[in-house]
Amino acid sequence: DTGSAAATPIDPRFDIAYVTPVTIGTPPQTLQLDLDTGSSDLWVFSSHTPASQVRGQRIYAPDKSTTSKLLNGHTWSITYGDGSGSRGNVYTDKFTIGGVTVKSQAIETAQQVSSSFTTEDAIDGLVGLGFSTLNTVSPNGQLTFFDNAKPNLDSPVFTADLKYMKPGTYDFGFIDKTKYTGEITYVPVETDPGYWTFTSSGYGVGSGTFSSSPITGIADTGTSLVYLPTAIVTAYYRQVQGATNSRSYGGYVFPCNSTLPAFVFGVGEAKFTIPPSYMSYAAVTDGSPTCFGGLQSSSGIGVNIWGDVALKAAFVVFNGEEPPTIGWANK
Ligand SMILES: C[C@H](Cc1ccc(C(C)(C)C)cc1)[C@H](NN)c1nnnn1Cc1ccc2c(c1)OCO2
Repeated sequence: DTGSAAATPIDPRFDIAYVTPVTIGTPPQTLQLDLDTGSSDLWVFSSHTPASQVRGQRIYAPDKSTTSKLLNGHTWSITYGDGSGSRGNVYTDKFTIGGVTVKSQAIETAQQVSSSFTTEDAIDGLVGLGFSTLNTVSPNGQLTFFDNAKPNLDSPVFTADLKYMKPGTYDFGFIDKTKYTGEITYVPVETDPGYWTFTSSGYGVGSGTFSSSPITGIADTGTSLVYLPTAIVTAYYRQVQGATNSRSYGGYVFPCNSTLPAFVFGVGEAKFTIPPSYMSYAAVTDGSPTCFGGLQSSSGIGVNIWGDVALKAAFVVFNGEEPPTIGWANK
């Protein structure tokens, strides 16, 4: 098997998250889900989600699928690092992304979602593409779509080609040579506790010197921004006129008309440049002259996160061979 599916930003003004069309059940029900390499639960808004918590999301109705089966006595409950979360029960059903089908995928149906999911009407759920060890289904943990699909994929990989303010693609089972330039640099992945954890070889601010120092963090398609150690973040914003670390806005902000330097990060011998446009994430509120930075401190999180702001500067290969590795290429 091989497959390809679009990754479309949910907001035309800034890249909060990307959604991908998937089909579930028989006849196929189409939902727009957020593929998330930083978690490992596949959950959806469903006919079990209270109407008061559904605001325009598409839902999966297992009772309308002839191939759905309740996974008796199984429940799930997840809390994300930003404080949002959801919980519910579990079915198995046919699940397809970009033409790659898993005949019996665990589909976690939401019986409760937190307010931030209710308000995000463009996201009908998440597809966890982290390692299955992180799956929250109890009493028996379930496999991710990638783990289920892997044996039937031509190659045990998926790739992310996210783009700035326009649709990109997720490919499954093959590496599309037309999507990158030069060579792919592969580095080891630490699979404990279950993220795609790798070590970057260093960073540089704008045209400044490159600092070769190991930065261990997770490649996370489900997180919008980049979260790095405070020392790196202060070095970056020192170069931005009027930048401050705002308690009220919860991070570094600056005047939207400031000139921003690029941010360079290393993977092995390779270097990747996040252009200034990606580094200004969004106005703090619509029309405000104050902008929120695409690079923020990881000190409150406990892990460094290479989110979409970094991922869309590269073509990234999530290699599920044993041992797993992650590959980065320019594009
Ligand atoms: C936050 C997402 C998971 C999510 C995605 C989308 C949404 C909305 C639809 C409601 C917009 C909420 C949640 C992330 N996924 N790996 C995640 N899941 N668990 N940890 N992380 C990474 C992290 C951890 C902590 C942090 C953070 C990020 O941003 C700010 O503080």
